[in-house]
Amino acid sequence: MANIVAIVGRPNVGKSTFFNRLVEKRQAIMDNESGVTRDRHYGYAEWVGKHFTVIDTGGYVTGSEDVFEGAIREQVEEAMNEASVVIFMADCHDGLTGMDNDFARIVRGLKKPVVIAANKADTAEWSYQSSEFYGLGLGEVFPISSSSGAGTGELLDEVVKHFEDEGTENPDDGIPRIAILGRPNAGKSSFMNALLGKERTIVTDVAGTTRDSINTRYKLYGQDFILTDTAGVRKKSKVHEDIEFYSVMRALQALQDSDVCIIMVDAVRGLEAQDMNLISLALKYKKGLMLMMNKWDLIEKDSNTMNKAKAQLEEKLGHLNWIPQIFTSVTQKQRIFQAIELAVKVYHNRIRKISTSALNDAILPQIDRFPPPALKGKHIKIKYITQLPTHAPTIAFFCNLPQYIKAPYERYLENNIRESFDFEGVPIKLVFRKK
Ligand SMILES: Nc1nc2c(ncn2[C@@H]2O[C@H](COP(=O)(O)OP(=O)(O)OP(=O)(O)O)[C@@H](O)[C@H]2O)c(=O)[nH]1
Ligand SMILES: Nc1nc2c(ncn2[C@@H]2O[C@H](COP(=O)(O)OP(=O)(O)OP(=O)(O)O)[C@@H](O)[C@H]2O)c(=O)[nH]1
Repeated sequence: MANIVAIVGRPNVGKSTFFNRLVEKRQAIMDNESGVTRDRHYGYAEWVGKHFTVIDTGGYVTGSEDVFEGAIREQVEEAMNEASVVIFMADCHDGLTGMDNDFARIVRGLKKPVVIAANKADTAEWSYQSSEFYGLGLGEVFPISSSSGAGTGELLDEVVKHFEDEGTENPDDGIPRIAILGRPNAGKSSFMNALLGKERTIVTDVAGTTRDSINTRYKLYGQDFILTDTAGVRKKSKVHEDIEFYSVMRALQALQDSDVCIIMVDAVRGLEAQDMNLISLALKYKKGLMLMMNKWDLIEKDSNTMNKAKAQLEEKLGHLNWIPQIFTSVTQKQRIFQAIELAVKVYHNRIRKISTSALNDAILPQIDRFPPPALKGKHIKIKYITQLPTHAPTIAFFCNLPQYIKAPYERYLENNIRESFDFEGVPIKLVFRKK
């Protein structure tokens, strides 16, 4: 499972301030229709090499004195249910309040690792106040200052100790994990149903109960794989805001747990901003990916329609034109098995290891033919190339002046690698090291 950290606490204790400090600035936003307010609730962070998703439950409680109001409580609870670790935030300036105690009561029932962040401990005096929060009976208290960053390192050291996985990849059990992602209504549930040949039940009411049912082990032509779908999640709640909350969270989780993402797109609507956001997320996490252009049956066609559609897609994708596409109709069962086969192919591309000699034989002549442009009168010499033993393909170039290799030349190298070796659907990372 992916590592997820939820920040909870009553309004105004500084959750958002801490969150903003934690997450990277310009990150992929999954929902562009809903405006900016909800975007700040999800972020990706890294601490001592461990990657995790952070959920800020801040905005959900704002403006409401009654934290136990149905929807709000549900959202916070859902966030906590999904979390691997909960950061319970309190405010040293206000001290222990009744509302903190109310919150603590919910948190205590969780049986999850909880760390207490006693925020606004900007000075030693305020730090002393923080011991009061031991009274919550939740565990260790870490005085921090979200605005200055003081104490946050110690807090995060404790948080990452509770992670169950390394925050990098799934255990290498050799079974491809395929996540099906896409906008609401793209056809994800229908796809799963078509593959499984029966209606899957969608849990409607109780938050958190669909959790385990989203992973389905599947066998096709002797090939084992695990499918994760993110469909139906939005049907769980009537409150509009919940829709985003659940579906984004589920998508993130599914994505992080996968090897390959099938990004399902409604072909009638074409590739939209939200789809691009999913693509950039998959890239960020170095997942294999492919596009499944669904509802192809609804498109009026002549003999050239698919070629035109492909050309349009490639134009939109730009240098990401190595992302494969398949045009499907789930309802007509058109190419749905091919879609899975393609995903499995991408999986194999992603675990491909190219021998050092094959890499050098193929790429060094291309470098000779078109060497990196000299910078400040200095010549850059790439001596040899090797694939690093990482999960997702990483190719290391050993050279005299690694810092002088610029993006356009990197792209040239990547194109050459892709021409020589089949990395279709797989993000590859290039690193430049000093010999
Ligand atoms: N002195 C001090 N003020 C802080 C610190 N962290 C946050 N604040 C202030 O506390 C106030 C509330 O911070 P937010 O981050 O909005 O709090 P929140 O918990 O996200 O609030 P909601 O979104 O309402 O739940 C703001 O005025 C912050 O500037 C801190 O470490 N020290
Ligand atoms: N014409 C046509 N309709 C389709 C196709 N695939 C799905 N649909 C229809 O599109 C609608 C949405 O399909 P779902 O499978 O519920 O979509 P979803 O992506 O699971 O949606 P969420 O659960 O909201 O995330 C349904 O009415 C399906 O029957 C297709 O290939 N062609």
